[in-house]
Amino acid sequence: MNNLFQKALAASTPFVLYRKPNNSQIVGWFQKNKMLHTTTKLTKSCFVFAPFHENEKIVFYPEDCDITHEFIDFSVEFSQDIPAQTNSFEREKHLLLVNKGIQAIHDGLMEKVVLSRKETVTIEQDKYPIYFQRLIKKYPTAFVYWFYHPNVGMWMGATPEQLVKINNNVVQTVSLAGTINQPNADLKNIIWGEKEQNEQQVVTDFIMNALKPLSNDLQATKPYSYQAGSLVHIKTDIAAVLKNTQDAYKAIEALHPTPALCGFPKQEAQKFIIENEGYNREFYGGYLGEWKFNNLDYSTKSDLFVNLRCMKLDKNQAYLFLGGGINKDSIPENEYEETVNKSKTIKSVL
Ligand SMILES: C=C(O[C@@H]1C=C(C(=O)O)C=C[C@H]1O)C(=O)O
Repeated sequence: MNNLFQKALAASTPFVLYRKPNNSQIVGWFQKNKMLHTTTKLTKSCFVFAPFHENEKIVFYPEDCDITHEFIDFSVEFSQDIPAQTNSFEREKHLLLVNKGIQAIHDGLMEKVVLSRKETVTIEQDKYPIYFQRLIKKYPTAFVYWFYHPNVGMWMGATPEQLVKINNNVVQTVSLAGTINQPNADLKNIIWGEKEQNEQQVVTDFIMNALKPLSNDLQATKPYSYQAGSLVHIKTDIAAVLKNTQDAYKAIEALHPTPALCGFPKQEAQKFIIENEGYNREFYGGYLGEWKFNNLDYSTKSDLFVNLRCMKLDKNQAYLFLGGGINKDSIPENEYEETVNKSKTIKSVL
């Protein structure tokens, strides 16, 4: 087993381990004490763990952590896939929520809202490192992480969604939305329905408008199909050259949370989520990763991801966070099914 896993297992102090997409190294940040660092605005370089709601504090690990890199050097066994089970109570609850969302859209309150549910699964506490290793092996193109802070809890996930990659004055981001369940899909030949195309276009439009005031050079690719585990999403790559490198954080404030996780218009969707989901998303739908900012020369080089396909771990229980975009054409049963399919990303490693 890699030394980093041993170190993480022995740690009672805050740590994060992560493997970036298509990378053969695991990075570990180990805080030297149990302090909880929080902020409302990212100024100094750090590892950031930000919540979904903008009014909640952003957690970060400062740069004076013990930071280690290690090549991936392990093999791991997979257990047999357990078929995803339908819990009829959970299903009914989600159908009611989605119906309410569709009604609010028909009433003209908003155009899109991302509605989610939290599912509890029984796990084995001594297998945390194995779950993490399986995520690493199973999702080579995802950002895979294992985060622990005594005041925040333990989180793990494999996200396919970049929030931003920033290199000095260039901000790269993606519009990722629309989901079908199709393992090993023939990506070139997928024909997307109008519902999925529309929900992804809302995200693209929002991102373009959010970045416009900060950039004179803003470009987007055509939407294309993107495989994430057994799911396929619609994706558009977007790049903006900032007028001012110092605006890097403004770009994040303008983007987060995008309609891929929240909805459109943002305020209305967020209010609907708070009032109707019936639980606090905490860090699900937030973002995490390396924030590098040097305010002496205003250079930035950041790599942040949206926190989804994730779980919160508490002893022998895992809480899975599962959401999907709702618009006027949504069919509640299909939306529930989509959350079941999304649960397989994590369940297949448990
Ligand atoms: C909300 C989630 O995923 C997001 C929502 C998607 C959708 O609505 O189709 C697709 C990708 C993600 O941007 C999730 O996985 O929980």
